[in-house]
Amino acid sequence: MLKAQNVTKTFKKSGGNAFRLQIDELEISEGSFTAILGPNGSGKSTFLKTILNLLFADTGQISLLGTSHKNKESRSKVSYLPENFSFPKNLTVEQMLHTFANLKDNNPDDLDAKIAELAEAFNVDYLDKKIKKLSKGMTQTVALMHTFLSDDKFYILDEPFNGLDAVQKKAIMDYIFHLQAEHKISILITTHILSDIDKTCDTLHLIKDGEIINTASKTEIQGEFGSVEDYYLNNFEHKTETTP
Ligand SMILES: Nc1ncnc2c1ncn2[C@@H]1O[C@H](COP(=O)(O)OP(=O)(O)OP(=O)(O)O)[C@@H](O)[C@H]1O
Repeated sequence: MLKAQNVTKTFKKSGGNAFRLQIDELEISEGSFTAILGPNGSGKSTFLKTILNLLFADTGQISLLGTSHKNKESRSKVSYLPENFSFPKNLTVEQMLHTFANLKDNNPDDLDAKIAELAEAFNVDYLDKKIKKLSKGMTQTVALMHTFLSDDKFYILDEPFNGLDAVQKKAIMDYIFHLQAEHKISILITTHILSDIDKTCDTLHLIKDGEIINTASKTEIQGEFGSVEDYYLNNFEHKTETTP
């Protein structure tokens, strides 16, 4: 589904490098649920944007669905939820979904039926509300509707649970499980809400200062640390040296 090798991306500032992403090797197989976890500013969004060629890598190879990520065809089969997005404020939710769906090549045959299916799955009873009148969680839910509108094989979700309450988070997770079971989709996610992925992720990568510092399977984490949160804290918590 995804293979990244020797990928680097450097942001420069006057007098030196501000930030350098360096992913030596990362692979995601079909049907898997993978998370990239790390502190603020560690490079998660930068890596996701580089995968999608929204940011150009300085070096390295990225293959998406078997071909280079520079190939528009391979990117067109990937749905991406960015961390920050904005939709036209004066459109209703339904108008926005129609407008944006029409921009994508692999539109479902029956868009209205797909919108109705997602609205039911995501508890959305405000299709006729204008975007500008939505709360934060409602806006995030609508962005997720937009992401899942197209029938893709690979979904890249940057902080999908931002602002969602527990019921909404479960609704989204349940929908993802349904897609995985029925269509063998793959998911790559970043999140700071570790409890949400405790039971769901197959593989977790920890990123720090632009580099993957640890990779583990859910089974390994459960066996060694008990929970994703403990695994995360074990790798990132500042440990103070105590002198005897
Ligand atoms: N377009 C840009 N130009 C210059 N520096 C950037 C740019 N985008 C991101 N950075 C810097 O790259 C680093 C990594 O940012 P990135 O957004 O990838 O982090 P993140 O892990 O997604 O963080 P968060 O968890 O806060 O969303 C940060 O130091 C950030 O300031």
